[in-house]
Amino acid sequence: MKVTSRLRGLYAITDSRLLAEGRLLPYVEAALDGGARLLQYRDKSDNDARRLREAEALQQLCERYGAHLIINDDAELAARLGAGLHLGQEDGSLSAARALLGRKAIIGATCHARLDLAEQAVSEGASYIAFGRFFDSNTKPGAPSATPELLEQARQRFEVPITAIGGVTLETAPELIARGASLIAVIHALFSAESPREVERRARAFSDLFAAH
Ligand SMILES: Cc1ncc(COP(=O)(O)OP(=O)(O)O)c(N)n1
Ligand SMILES: Cc1nc(C(=O)O)sc1CCOP(=O)(O)O
Ligand SMILES: [Mg+2]
Repeated sequence: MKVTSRLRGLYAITDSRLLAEGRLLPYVEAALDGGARLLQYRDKSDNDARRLREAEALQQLCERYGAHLIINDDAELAARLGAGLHLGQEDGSLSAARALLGRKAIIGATCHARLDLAEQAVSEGASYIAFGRFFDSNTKPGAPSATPELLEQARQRFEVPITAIGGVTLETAPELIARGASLIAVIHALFSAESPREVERRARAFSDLFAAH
């Protein structure tokens, strides 16, 4: 079975502010314990040594839980770890990343609310396409907005898994899944929690939404 056909479920994304002060590893482990299938390391700093250290630790956790680690923005770091990669429209060539990481690597692409960008991403070898932002986002309030109907159009047109991102909560996720999202990418509604136990509870609740569909 192709790895992309197994890409379904909760896609947890790290946030350096919410996961500061020693919370990164325990909160991520809780998300994985709660069933997150993909984990994106999203760190916008230029502290390469810390980024490598943290990404390696996250990779070990992902291996233990059978989840996929995806690196945001940084193809070199993904190549160094043998991890997946997520690229936005300003983050460099997807074709070049595919050549660098090989045909088996999971590479995702931001497509905002545009099917033409998705078409382009798929033609360059994207493993999944990401649309958003669907709702008000605490993390990235200025991201271009998308409507849930877009997911139905994308589902009819593309075979690769579809990710929905941007302000997704336990209340809003069911509609996105019903309309065609295979992966629900979440930061704030998952990691803005008082304890790892609460993160695990939220992750399990997100993951359970997929069992219902
Ligand atoms: C799963 C997923 N979808 C979209 C994004 C956004 O990527 P990008 O537009 O490059 O913005 P930054 O995250 O780099 O600020 C994402 N990271 N993950
Ligand atoms: C990183 C990111 N990209 C988006 C896009 O629309 O491309 S929205 C977003 C932030 C997602 O975090 P939260 O779940 O806290 O809204
Ligand atoms: Mg980016």
